[in-house]
Amino acid sequence: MKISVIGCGYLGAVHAACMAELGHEVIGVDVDQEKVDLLAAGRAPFHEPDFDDLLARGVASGRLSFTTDFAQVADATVHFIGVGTPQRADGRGADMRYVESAVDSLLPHLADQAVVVGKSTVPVGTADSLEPLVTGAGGILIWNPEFLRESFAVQDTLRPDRLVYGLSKDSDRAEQALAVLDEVYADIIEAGTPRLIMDFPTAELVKVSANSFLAMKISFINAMAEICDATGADVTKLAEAIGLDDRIGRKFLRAGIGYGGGCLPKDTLAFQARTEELGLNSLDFLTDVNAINERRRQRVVDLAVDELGGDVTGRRIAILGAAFKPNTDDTRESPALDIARRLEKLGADVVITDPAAGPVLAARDSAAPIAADAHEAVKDSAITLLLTEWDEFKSLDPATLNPAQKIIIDGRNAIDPTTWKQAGWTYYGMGRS
Ligand SMILES: NC(=O)C1=CN([C@@H]2O[C@H](COP(=O)(O)OP(=O)(O)OC[C@H]3O[C@@H](n4cnc5c(N)ncnc54)[C@H](O)[C@@H]3O)[C@@H](O)[C@H]2O)C=CC1
Ligand SMILES: O=C(O)[C@H]1O[C@H](OP(=O)(O)OP(=O)(O)OC[C@H]2O[C@@H](n3ccc(=O)[nH]c3=O)[C@H](O)[C@@H]2O)[C@H](O)[C@@H](O)[C@@H]1O
Repeated sequence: MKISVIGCGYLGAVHAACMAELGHEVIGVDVDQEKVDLLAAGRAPFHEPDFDDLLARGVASGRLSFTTDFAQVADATVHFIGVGTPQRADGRGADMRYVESAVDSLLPHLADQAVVVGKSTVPVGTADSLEPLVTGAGGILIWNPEFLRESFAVQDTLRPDRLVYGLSKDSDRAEQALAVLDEVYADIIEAGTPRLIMDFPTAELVKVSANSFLAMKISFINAMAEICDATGADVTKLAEAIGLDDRIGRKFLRAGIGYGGGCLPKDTLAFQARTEELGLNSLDFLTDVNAINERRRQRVVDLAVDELGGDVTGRRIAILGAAFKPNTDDTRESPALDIARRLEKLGADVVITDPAAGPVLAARDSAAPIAADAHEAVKDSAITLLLTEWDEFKSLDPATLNPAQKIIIDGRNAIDPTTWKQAGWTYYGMGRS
């Protein structure tokens, strides 16, 4: 089937390459010429495990191409919309300009009966408001939210936990769109992936409620970390013990410096803002979820300042990790970079290293110097902060590092305190008193 994917960022580029892998003929469309040139040459514009191979294979097969020209997708049967929906400048609702502009650019080229599939994360009510436009141009709209995690994006796209289809209330159109999307995902469905069918608003809400639940789970365990610190308890043991109850589950109970990234922070805020627009205060608790998350960053700053005698001016602080989580170069809303900025504001000489995001930061003229690796970053530092739990940081041998002072704050509870203490380090975890 001929497919277009509009918006070739972390979601769209991976989706395009995965659809080509499933045997479809795919054109990725983006307004960013530089990104399109890289992708068209089979080169990944970001770090995502397994993506490079898939992209190169797709481009080499001739089934995967990229363009900035919407006219080239005129004969596609299906168009996925995967453009960004970042936070608005006022910091709350989603900025829908990119979705609106993508739809405006696409509609003049839409073939009759073509299916437009919404994938971007949007405020509830978006599909209902887009449908008349798509229908007016001869197309059919379906909403198919995406649940992939960065760093597992390829695996999550090809083997998702579930497929969610949000359908129009017009049953003829709904049936037609459903059949086309089933054909696109035939291999995934055959592999046994559950496929859940619902209306537009429910599909939109599934996406933002899933992300809000995950954020809530992380903030819950981080609230427990605060209490553990005050009482001498250990949140890692607590998490293990409550997580073994399968009604609670072990995942997303890692206390630390909180959630970041291009999605959980903005989606929780946008969901709350949209709910308030609807006149509801049902999501007031998300204010606390966000506040707890913010406090985690300050907790690391306060610990570092205390350890350095109350004044960090001119002190060298090594930060291990810049990405919002390991195995990605994505630094959007990165807790590590936020902590770095807070310390810089206090006058510290921060030096950062990250296996994948380092070059990205360096290219963007990051204020803090970028070290080649952990050894270079830690050398002569007054304190070391481990803020993104990359394997290469977790497996560091503390005896081989040469700081000015052997003090480490493990913002992700990622390393073994005993090993580090035995090597002469003062160790602080998060919620481990
Ligand atoms: N990154 C992720 O892991 C996931 C993202 N999402 C959602 O998917 C959407 C995209 O997210 P990301 O890929 O992370 O964003 P991104 O910022 O990496 O990519 C967005 C892309 O859209 C392009 N774009 C903007 N306006 C355009 C237009 N009018 N026409 C064509 N292309 C245009 C941009 O140049 C950019 O390449 C968001 O709504 C996000 O919430 C959903 C699930 C997972
Ligand atoms: O809508 C999205 O874009 C995506 O957002 C998240 O995926 P992602 O942002 O890639 O990353 P996560 O693995 O969810 O991690 C988010 C943040 O929470 C932090 N985290 C995660 C788990 C945990 O136990 N503790 C914790 O602090 C991570 O370090 C990271 O900063 C969701 O997990 C995806 O299902 C969703 O599709």
